[in-house]
Amino acid sequence: MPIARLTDSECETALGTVPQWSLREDGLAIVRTLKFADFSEAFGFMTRVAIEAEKADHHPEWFNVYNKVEITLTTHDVNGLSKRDIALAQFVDRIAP
Ligand SMILES: C[C@H](O)[C@H](O)[C@H]1CNC2=NC(N)=NC(=O)C2=N1
Repeated sequence: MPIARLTDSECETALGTVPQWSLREDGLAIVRTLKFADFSEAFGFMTRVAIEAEKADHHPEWFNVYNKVEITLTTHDVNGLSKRDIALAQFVDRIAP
């Protein structure tokens, strides 16, 4: 079964499980910014997320400067949000500082 885009109501429910993420203005992605003690901590975190992303074949869009990591999650295949974004967001939240 191909991955499905979340309906508005599924989105609302799913977003309730990841309160630290905000919906991007266009409604097609969720975003969260994290701060770490230093670059080493930030990059270590990114490595853990990268391994999980590769396992799930679902990859983040992100931007890192020193100890800051901005993450955007969206599903390119459906041009919007899917349960894969929520699953990856929940993983990020579990390992976030
Ligand atoms: C071919 C490959 O499975 C796809 O391109 C996967 C890879 N990683 C992906 N990551 C994200 N964020 N969205 C996708 O639709 C997606 N698709």
